[in-house]
Amino acid sequence: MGEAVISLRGVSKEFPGRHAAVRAVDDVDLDVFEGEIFGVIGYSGAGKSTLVRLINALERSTAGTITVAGTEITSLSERALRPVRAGIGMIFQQFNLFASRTVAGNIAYPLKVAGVPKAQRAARVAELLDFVGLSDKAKVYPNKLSGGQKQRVGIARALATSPRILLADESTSALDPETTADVLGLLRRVNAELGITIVVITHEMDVVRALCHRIAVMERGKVVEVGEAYQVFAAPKHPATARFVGASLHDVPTPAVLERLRRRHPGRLVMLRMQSDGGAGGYLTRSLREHAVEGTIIYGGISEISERPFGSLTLEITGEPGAVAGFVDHVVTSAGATDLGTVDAPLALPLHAAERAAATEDGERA
Ligand SMILES: Nc1ncnc2c1ncn2[C@@H]1O[C@H](COP(=O)(O)OP(=O)(O)OP(=O)(O)O)[C@@H](O)[C@H]1O
Repeated sequence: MGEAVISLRGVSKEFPGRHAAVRAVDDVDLDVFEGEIFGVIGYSGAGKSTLVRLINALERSTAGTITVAGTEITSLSERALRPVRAGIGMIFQQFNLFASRTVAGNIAYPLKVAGVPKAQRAARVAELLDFVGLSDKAKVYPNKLSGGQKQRVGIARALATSPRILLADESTSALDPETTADVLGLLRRVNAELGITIVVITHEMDVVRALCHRIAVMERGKVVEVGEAYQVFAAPKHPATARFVGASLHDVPTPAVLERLRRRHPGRLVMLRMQSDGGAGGYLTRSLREHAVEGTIIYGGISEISERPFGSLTLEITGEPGAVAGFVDHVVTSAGATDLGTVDAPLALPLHAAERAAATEDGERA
């Protein structure tokens, strides 16, 4: 991993509220490393946008220090911030293109502001149009473009001044799934081919799945969990993370579903976590055979993060009672499985699984 290109220490941002101040970002410590794609996730109002706006000083912090590419920016004047901002590109959910300028004009704009001579501007614009695959749209106005094409222009414009960092605030939230995949593919190229560090804000699991190396989970202004995307999602430590995973994966039965499953399946129920090495299948088959019990999958969900499977399966285990107890003991101790008991002796979901199920319930209600 490279060195930290963005560092936050004890950073807070308060906005004056009608009654009391709103602390949108609350005492955050964070490092984003050179060359990574870093995700900031959390529900609406968690403080994600404010956090990212602090990084390019669109908002000024009320406490703490922020270092971007080696420069401590919190005490800089607007004038001194200019070169720092030139090293940070930004793209937005609503694209924020100038309707009155052509595609080429939009991309050239930051170069014009930076005082780049006209001939050089034209050459750079052509290069960027080629990179984002829109060479044939140079003279077109944004209102003639699809959402995905608009975001490509947004990306080209953000890259015009060759920044080291790209900030993407919900950059695919206004796009359909296919176009999203397209734009995410382009962002991956920006990272891999140009070596640009990317910070993405998102509430969408698909974006994290397709893009992020590491993530920070935010709740009420605080970063409550940070780490490698797979580690954080496969074994969430904070309820906010568990809810986020549950809302997209729907792998843990809600209490109502569990109740129905219990009535329909009188055997012992056990929930198995998918292992990061993808070995759950083999492990499960072997353990069932060794204990001479039968297992039927009755609920679950498996997906991928960073190309590794994660999720959980709920099984009904049947067989001779001693053998069933032996099997359940074995998977609980050696694989972190959850014993859910039987219809007559039910056992509750552990806290993080219950949070995951609750998010599924919210999703169903929404
Ligand atoms: N300019 C502002 N003035 C007052 N309060 C603000 C301002 N900007 C943000 N807030 C408040 O700060 C908190 C965090 O908002 P922020 O937009 O950073 O969250 P978010 O996680 O990005 O949410 P969303 O995804 O809905 O944009 C919210 O309570 C919001 O109302």
